[in-house]
Amino acid sequence: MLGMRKSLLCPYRMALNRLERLLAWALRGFMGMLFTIFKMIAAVREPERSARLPPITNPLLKVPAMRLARMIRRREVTSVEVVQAYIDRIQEVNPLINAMVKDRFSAALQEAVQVDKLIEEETGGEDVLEDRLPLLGVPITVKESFCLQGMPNSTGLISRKGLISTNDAPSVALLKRAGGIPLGVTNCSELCMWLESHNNIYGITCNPYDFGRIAGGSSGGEGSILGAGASVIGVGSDIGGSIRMPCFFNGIFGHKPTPGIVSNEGQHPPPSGQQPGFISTGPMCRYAEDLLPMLKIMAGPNAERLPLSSEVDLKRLKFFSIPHDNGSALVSPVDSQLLQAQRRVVEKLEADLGVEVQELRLPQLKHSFQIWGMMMSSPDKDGKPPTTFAELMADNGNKVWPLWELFKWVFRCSSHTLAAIGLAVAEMLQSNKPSPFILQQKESLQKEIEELLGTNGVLLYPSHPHLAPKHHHPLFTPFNFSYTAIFNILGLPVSQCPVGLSFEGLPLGVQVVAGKMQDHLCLATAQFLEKAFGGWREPGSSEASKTT
Ligand SMILES: CCCCCCCC/C=C\CCCCCCCC(N)=O
Repeated sequence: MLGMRKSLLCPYRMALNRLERLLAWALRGFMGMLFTIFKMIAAVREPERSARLPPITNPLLKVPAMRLARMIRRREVTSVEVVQAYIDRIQEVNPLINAMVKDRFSAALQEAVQVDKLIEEETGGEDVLEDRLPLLGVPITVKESFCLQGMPNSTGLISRKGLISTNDAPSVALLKRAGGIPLGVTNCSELCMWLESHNNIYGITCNPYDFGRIAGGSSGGEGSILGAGASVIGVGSDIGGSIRMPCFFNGIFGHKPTPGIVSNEGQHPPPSGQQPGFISTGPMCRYAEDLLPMLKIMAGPNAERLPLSSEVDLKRLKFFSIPHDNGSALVSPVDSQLLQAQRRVVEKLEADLGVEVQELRLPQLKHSFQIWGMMMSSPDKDGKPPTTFAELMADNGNKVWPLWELFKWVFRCSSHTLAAIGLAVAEMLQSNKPSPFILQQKESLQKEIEELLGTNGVLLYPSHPHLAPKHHHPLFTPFNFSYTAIFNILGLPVSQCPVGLSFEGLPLGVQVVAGKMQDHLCLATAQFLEKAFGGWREPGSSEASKTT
């Protein structure tokens, strides 16, 4: 028992060689020094953030989306009542969390009136409506980097400020065609490439469980608004964890589908090089039961490529648990509360399903960041390299010089965030030559995981090494996103699941991974975990203060 506890708290001792340990110490020492200076400055400047989110008083806000749709179809409630309830909640919480950056409340209310009229006049019965318009009358929210007609689509880039979408991204169009009513668009990181949702157009988004902490990125506005109970379903995208990190930090569910199932068109920036194979658009929601129907809608005809309707018998699946990445020198060790939460998930699966969860270590995982970085900058099959981050940052066609931009930033003269500038600088330092060693690690990891999961395997893996960090702290731990990013490169579907709260009242969570095209296994496991651990908990409520 003592031995197990020891290895749980100090998991990497055996996994690192001397040089790696030295590197890890040097990096942590340097970052720690910068961090101490930062904290000294931040302590002087930090505003009072002890306020709490007001409690949810309208019971409609605690009904899953598909059930709301049924209630609306059955005329147990009107779409106007539901839409109004969400508008009221957004107006109440958004000044505290800065999650929705542009609303379309009056248009949404008009659309809700039309929906109620249509239902009033429908003579074909409830089934006809359910078939044709499964989301009829239900409010949705959309990440600002997606086109939503009439709404801004800046992706936090000052030079795109004022750009208004004239059409809808295909995934958004499908949700609208199913009857969803968009309430507005939500914040993201600059060019969707950071762990925190902060940019110079809309500012910073806060975590509903603690306003002094990050909502995650890049779909952090979605994460925060959903976590705050001010939206029930939303649209996000993920090329390194941008659905899963915000879902984790804000205690909600999210799914990164198998790539190629949901269209990635109509979002900025468009993926290039090999990136189309790594990015996924997918659902974010408060209730696990909404994941599958939302995925079905967002996938359109591609939904038929997945066995989404087949019954999943969890008792017949093979479960695996990997507690950490085997000790990357760049990445923080996993928080002990997260290790324990994953342990509890394992115990619950074993107790309730009678399965045996096999605990594994995969040494290749410690190269996750290097694998992601190398693959993200690889050319496409015609040899065309991806657009560089500095090119994407270009101000009205004018190329950005990363070091000059950094200099300007020091004097508060840059229109970019420090994170974006840092990424452009890091890109300059990156070698263009792919490393045969990293490529080989990627290939062997891919082979091993695919063989392990097959068509009936499910893997548990930490969502991130830390609980929701304080604002700006990821600047000192920029590689921690590699816990999510590795599955983008492997092209596997992943559901992010909340599994209770930490001692500080912050969401705990776990990633649930399955083989390619086996999204239904992730979604069925997510529903099991929701039942077992209580799913989303209202921030600040007594329910939330019961930790796990
Ligand atoms: C100011 C410090 C910057 C140092 C940069 C170090 C390099 C880190 C590399 C990449 C961080 C990217 C994080 C991407 C997270 C979300 C991506 C997504 N859209 O899914």
